[in-house]
Amino acid sequence: MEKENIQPHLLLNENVESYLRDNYLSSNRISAEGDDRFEHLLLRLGCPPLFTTLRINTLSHDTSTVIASLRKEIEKSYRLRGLDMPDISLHPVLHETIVIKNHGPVCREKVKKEVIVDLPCGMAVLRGADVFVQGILGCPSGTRAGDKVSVYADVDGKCLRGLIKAYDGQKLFVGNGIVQFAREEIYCNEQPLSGIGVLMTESLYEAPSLNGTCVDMVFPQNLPSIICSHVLNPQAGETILDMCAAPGGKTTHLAVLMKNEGRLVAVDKTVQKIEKIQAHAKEWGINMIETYPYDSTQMVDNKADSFGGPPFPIETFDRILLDGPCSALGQRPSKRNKMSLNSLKSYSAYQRKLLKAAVQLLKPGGTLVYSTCTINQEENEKQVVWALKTFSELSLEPQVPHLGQIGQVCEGLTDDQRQNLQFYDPGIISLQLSVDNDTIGFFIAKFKKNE
Ligand SMILES: C[S@@+](CC[C@H](N)C(=O)[O-])C[C@H]1O[C@@H](n2cnc3c(N)ncnc32)[C@H](O)[C@@H]1O
Repeated sequence: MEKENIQPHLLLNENVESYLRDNYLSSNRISAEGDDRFEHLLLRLGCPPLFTTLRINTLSHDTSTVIASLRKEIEKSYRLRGLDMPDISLHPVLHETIVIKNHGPVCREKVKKEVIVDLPCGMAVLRGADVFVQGILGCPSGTRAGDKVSVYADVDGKCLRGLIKAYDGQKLFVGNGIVQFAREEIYCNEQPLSGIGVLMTESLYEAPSLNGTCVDMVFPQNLPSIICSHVLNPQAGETILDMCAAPGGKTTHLAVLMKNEGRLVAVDKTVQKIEKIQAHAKEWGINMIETYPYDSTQMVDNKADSFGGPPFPIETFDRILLDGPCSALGQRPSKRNKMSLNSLKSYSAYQRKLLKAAVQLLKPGGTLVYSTCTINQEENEKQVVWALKTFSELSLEPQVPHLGQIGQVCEGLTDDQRQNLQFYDPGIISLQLSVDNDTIGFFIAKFKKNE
């Protein structure tokens, strides 16, 4: 039986879905009966945003040169796929941000030969990527380089690598492409291949794939993440802490905003991820970032030297970014999330430990930005209510730029306080989807520590 999913909405565990639905509807002041706003949200989460945003390295490149180089690269790749050039423009407010308008879903005729890829790979394809060899799970026998195939994402994660026959689990069609290697080469254990395994010529969504080009010039970053670093507003010469920094997308942006001058401390618990921050900084010619593998919940020690690595004494930093671990339920596209309700509920306590350390490490008069990429109110507005109640020295600050919606309705938050919060809600019903509202789900709060 064909189990391909036609509706590309996000699938969640039943109790997680009903928990999130209740919260989402009550925070939007919607009665649960007969309302399909939450279903709309799940549908939007299952699809990619229709805009690709790329942040320019304005530290070492001139914007017009970058746009010209990018156009050339995209033209090359689009011509190879027989596509018309997309609209490429600068964001009207964020002048270091290139916006590319994508298309989709495009109606594609499926072919008989099927390649099954893992779910993360399938989701990347929906945002414009090609299929890398490591993502290939199933590929029919006799497949040769140059064969046209239909590519499907393995929704349940049950397809074994090397599968030769047709996959009978749930799968999602993500487009057609041309295989770059013979089957035997793809699964050869002696000399594992790397690079593109299927060049996507007819993706379900037409979006640019840079495949390692222009990496010193642009960084693909979701719009709310770009906004987040602007909201912190770091200044050259200041002492800034990025508490949960890897892979470093926001860290490098903070460095650019600081003009590579001052002290920027980037901490992450995972050693391997720290290397990613360093590699990205090197590519961009940034040398001001100090990176440390460390548990940021344990980062306060009054006997420590504020000029060394972590831990740090209280009141060391002018500004702190806490873009910490979260349930990531705002990520798009996302087809299946197997998170349990207990696991979903565990984030809040952990984030509070990080928030506590952040408040202690901030100088009086300093700024703290707290952000998540989730639509779960427990990790967003409710954390703000908790922080304001627990730390009397904190107050909410207006955010610039403010291109998202205001904070959702939440017990303990006044309407004025909600105005100071920024929530990117993929479930928004809008007459016109734009780069500012067709985004991943994201939440930003900006606090000041009063003197
Ligand atoms: C949402 S990601 C951060 C993304 C990053 N800010 C960026 O823009 O590229 C959250 C990060 O928090 C890190 N993390 C989780 N617990 C941590 C802790 N106790 N201390 C430091 N980092 C932690 C994870 O390793 C992960 O890299």
